[in-house]
Amino acid sequence: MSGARKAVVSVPATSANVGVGYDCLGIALDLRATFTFEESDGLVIDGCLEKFRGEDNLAWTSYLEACRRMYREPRPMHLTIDSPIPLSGGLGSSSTCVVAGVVAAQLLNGDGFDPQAALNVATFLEGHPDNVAPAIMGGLVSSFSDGRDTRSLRFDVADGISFVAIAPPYEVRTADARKVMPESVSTETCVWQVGHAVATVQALQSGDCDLLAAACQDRLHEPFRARLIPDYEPLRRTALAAGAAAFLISGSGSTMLAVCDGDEGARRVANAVNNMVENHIDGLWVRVLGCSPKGVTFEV
Ligand SMILES: Nc1ncnc2c1ncn2[C@@H]1O[C@H](COP(=O)(O)OP(=O)(O)O)[C@@H](O)[C@H]1O
Ligand SMILES: N[C@@H](CCOP(=O)(O)O)C(=O)O
Repeated sequence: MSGARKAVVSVPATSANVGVGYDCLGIALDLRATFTFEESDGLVIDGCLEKFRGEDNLAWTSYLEACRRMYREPRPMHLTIDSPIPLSGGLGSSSTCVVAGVVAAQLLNGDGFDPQAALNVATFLEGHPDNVAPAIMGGLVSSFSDGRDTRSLRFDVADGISFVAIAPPYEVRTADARKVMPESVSTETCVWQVGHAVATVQALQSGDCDLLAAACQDRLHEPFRARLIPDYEPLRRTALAAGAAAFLISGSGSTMLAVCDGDEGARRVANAVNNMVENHIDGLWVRVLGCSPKGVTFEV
């Protein structure tokens, strides 16, 4: 197709919840997926697994929904996906698809990038704002939503904070991990979560790892979800013994996140979990990552 319009959209992986901020807090990480949308005579999807190449591809369906909401006629696209994000879950791979589709629709079929509109549609499509908000805005983001409008506050993460993302070679589906949540919680638990969530945000902003270690103690979802990750306990023990300030289930798992004081500390933790002898895990995916101050970026 000559003169075909094209958008290349780059979206960071995200770690949602940050322990105590269930469905509210999320961090953008410096690991990015790239989605190339190019006008075409028919729908073509490549670069991803065969099972994601159909009309139900999440980036494509998100593109269509964003067009529908803008009252614009979608055009067929050739979509190429290049994603290093593991499919075992917990690093916001689905949010990269949703955000890419929505932003590409705004760029190619709408009036240009509109971050607030993208945040509202992406939250609706994903069902919670804690991945899509940092995927759009970068940094550490705290959000709340009334189901129509999402309000998101962005904070910088201190330079000294490094992360180790640890993905075991098995999947935990977000939908399944949401089913194990308690239906109701006590006032005591609510008080615990609010106080610890505010302190976690402050600790990550200031780089205070002692405060982080005390603050990152979730009682709302991790105790129930840890059971879905057979290697959670040995990995947690090993990471903390190697010096991690906090150890979290990233999103709904199965990926876990160790939060460390500096890159050197993070590398020590990465080596320790990679070299576990007693509970060695074949096929463990381990990366030392920083926070990405940038959210979605694009070229048209
Ligand atoms: N590289 C990819 N290409 C196509 N679709 C993808 C890709 N990565 C993720 N997805 C979509 O996102 C879904 C994973 O969502 P989910 O289980 O919530 O994982 P995560 O926790 O990483 O977001 C997949 O089933 C697929 O629909
Ligand atoms: N708040 C959600 C986050 C899910 O993140 P994902 O990366 O696992 O999709 C939850 O905890 O269910």
